Amino acid sequence: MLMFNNATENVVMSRPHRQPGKPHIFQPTQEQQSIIASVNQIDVINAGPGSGKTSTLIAIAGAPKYQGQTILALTHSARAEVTLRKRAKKAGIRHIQVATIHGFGYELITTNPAAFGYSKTPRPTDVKSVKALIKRKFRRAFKGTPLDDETERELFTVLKRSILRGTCIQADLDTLDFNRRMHAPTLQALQAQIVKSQQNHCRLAFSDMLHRPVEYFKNTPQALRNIGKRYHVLLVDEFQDLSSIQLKLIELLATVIDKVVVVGDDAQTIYGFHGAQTGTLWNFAEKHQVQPRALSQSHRSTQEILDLANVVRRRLNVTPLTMTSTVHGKKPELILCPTKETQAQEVGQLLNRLTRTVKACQIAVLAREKLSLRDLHKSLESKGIKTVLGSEETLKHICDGLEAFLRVFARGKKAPMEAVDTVLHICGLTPHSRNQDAIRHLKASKKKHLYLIKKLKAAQQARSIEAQLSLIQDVLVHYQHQDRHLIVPVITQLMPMVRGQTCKQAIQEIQRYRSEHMNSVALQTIHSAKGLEYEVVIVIDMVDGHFPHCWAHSVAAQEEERRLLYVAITRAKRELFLLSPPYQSYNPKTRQPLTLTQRCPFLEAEFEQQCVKKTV
Ligand SMILES: Nc1ncnc2c1ncn2[C@@H]1O[C@H](COP(=O)(O)OP(=O)(O)OP(=O)(O)O)[C@@H](O)[C@H]1O
Repeated sequence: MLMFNNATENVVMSRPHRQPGKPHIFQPTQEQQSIIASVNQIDVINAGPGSGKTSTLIAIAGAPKYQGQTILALTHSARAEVTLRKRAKKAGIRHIQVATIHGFGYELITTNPAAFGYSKTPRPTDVKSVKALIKRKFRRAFKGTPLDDETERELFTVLKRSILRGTCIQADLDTLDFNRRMHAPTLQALQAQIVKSQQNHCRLAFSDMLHRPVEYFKNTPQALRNIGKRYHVLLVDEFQDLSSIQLKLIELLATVIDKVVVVGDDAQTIYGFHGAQTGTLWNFAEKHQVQPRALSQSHRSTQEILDLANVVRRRLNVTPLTMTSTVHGKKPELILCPTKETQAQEVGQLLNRLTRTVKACQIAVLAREKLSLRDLHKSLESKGIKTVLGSEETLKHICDGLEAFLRVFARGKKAPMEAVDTVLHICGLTPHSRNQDAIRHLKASKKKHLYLIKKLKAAQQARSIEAQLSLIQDVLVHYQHQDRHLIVPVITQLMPMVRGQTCKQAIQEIQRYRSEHMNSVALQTIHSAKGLEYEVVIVIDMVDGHFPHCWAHSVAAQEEERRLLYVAITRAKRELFLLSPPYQSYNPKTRQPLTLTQRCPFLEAEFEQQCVKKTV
């Protein structure tokens, strides 16, 4: 519960390095207090990781002066939304509406579809079908035009990004060279045509969730003013990751809402592929003529971890900012492993040692790529070390879904259509699977889901639990579901446990599996660990090609990889381990052992100095 003592504005909330079970009086620092008490219409906070940006937002929402007023808290990603929601709930703040910016746009549209040019409530389209549509239209539009492969790829990417991610097509076109920019009119016409056809079919692509409200508010100032009457305070977390269209919506809201606070960290801009760019915070501050405020103290990490983070930060092309901590601890360890197998063994040993003193759920293994985690997961589970791919919440969601599916299936004949819903829900095949309209629509479009229905019938005839679970696996792979790498391994592990069991027994097995894995080490990608914190962080596969990623060719992409490293390092509170297994130990040309920077370009001399180096 977040509580204020009116005199000092002390806040009770979770705090790092606290005695377990003991609530703490969280004393906002002077910098935080001045932000909480600020009377500016717009405040911009650009501060480092763990400096308490999100905590400050929650403290603002709970401040006595905003009691009884409605607060809108928006953020870029679903994960950040969950974090904000949880913290607001923990703080006992009820007068707050937390949403992703897309979710907020979607809600606006569905509450009044006619105003947004839809004849009825629009149905969200799934990304796969929009992608196919874009591809078809693109091919048709450029049929007679000779395009080399590179140009075709670039133009297609610009079009796809603008429709699926809501990036600004004009801005993207401006970055292309003259020969490619020549095709701008065709591309813009194509974009307008696809957006229009989606609208005519009452379909809502992901980007429409923001494009529509932005257009609507621009053309209907009264509607925008009504939003200003509904919300008194607008809080935006993870501001640095906003795409241009998200930014436009926030800009519009900022013109009518009395109090606006945006927080972020330029150096943590890691969603370039969504259209995020560094400098967003600064540009916003400049436009509104406010000086961005900083929070100089990190409340999360030890000074030794921050020293390493500051090295990375200095190498980044962002505003210089150094962070300090009052807590000291061990130097981060840089562990050089000869092979991937030895890396897995080393992680296993580290986890065995660490879990004696730290709760397993307070340890995270982070990697740049999902693939690295999947291999490690297999290897650790075979050694009997319990880990969870993704977070505990992901596991809970998967197990809940599987249980629901088996329950529906156990009911027998009447179940198929309901089972379709459940499979779709588990697989997240509708962007808003809780949306009944979308589910109804999917039921109707049997043609599209013939594969699913065929599989479902086969599984029902087989009536074995295994057949039913493998149905879900098949469907996930068939539809190339984005979380298949998280769900499929769980099902694979469950298979031998549920073999020959009745439905009831299988459900009990799933529950047992869940409780066994609930307090386990999290294996996460760096992107999904954004905004989270752990006592101990182990970063694996720090090797050229994996991290930095082999796709990061351009200078901008390489910088983003470095920002990812910065995010990974700053998730750790007390201990940090960086593991680097090379593909080969010798340079094939010179036959000399690989230098550290050849192994991984991040491991420069200054970086190495801040770590304790160990070779296994
Ligand atoms: N004044 C304070 N005193 C003690 N602890 C604090 C204070 N402010 C924040 N914290 C704690 O510091 C940790 C990090 O806070 P928070 O998550 O708000 O940081 P952040 O700046 O949003 O981080 P990130 O950039 O990684 O999202 C949390 O555990 C929070 O409880």
